[in-house]
Amino acid sequence: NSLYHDLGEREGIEILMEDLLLYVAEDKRINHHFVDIDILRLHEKLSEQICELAGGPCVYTGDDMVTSHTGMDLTNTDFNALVEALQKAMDDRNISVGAQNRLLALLAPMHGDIVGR
Ligand code: HEM
Repeated sequence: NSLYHDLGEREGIEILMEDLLLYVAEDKRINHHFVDIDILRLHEKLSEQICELAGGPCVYTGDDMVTSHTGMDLTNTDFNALVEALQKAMDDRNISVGAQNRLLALLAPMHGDIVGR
């Protein structure tokens, strides 16, 4: 029973990433980071990345996490706000707590590449 399957495969992950970005857009703590960016590209790259991480048949073609977040000076609070948005998006889709935790455990090691750059 793969994480990729539990997240709803490619289509489910694309919807999840759309919902994540909608929650991010509503969150005044972090939404200022997301103005003036190519949101369609971000959606596509995020979807690829999560699909690949979850064990799906995708290949991430975006920039590495250090390059993507350098100059943003992101904090733990910013990181946690994004994780919160992801959790809300997963709750909305009734993704099990087990699957949620498996995905979050795959994202946690990226913290050092994203925060404080
Ligand atoms: C586990 C956490 C995170 C993951 C997995 C992640 C993943 C990504 C990916 C895949 C991209 C696209 C790279 C590309 O265009 O090639 C990206 C870009 C971006 N990320 Fe993150 N990110 C995370 C945390 C954050 C946080 C906490 C913020 C801000 C609060 C943030 C803000 C952005 C912005 C604004 C871009 C667009 C940069 C641009 O196109 O100029 N990210 N991220």
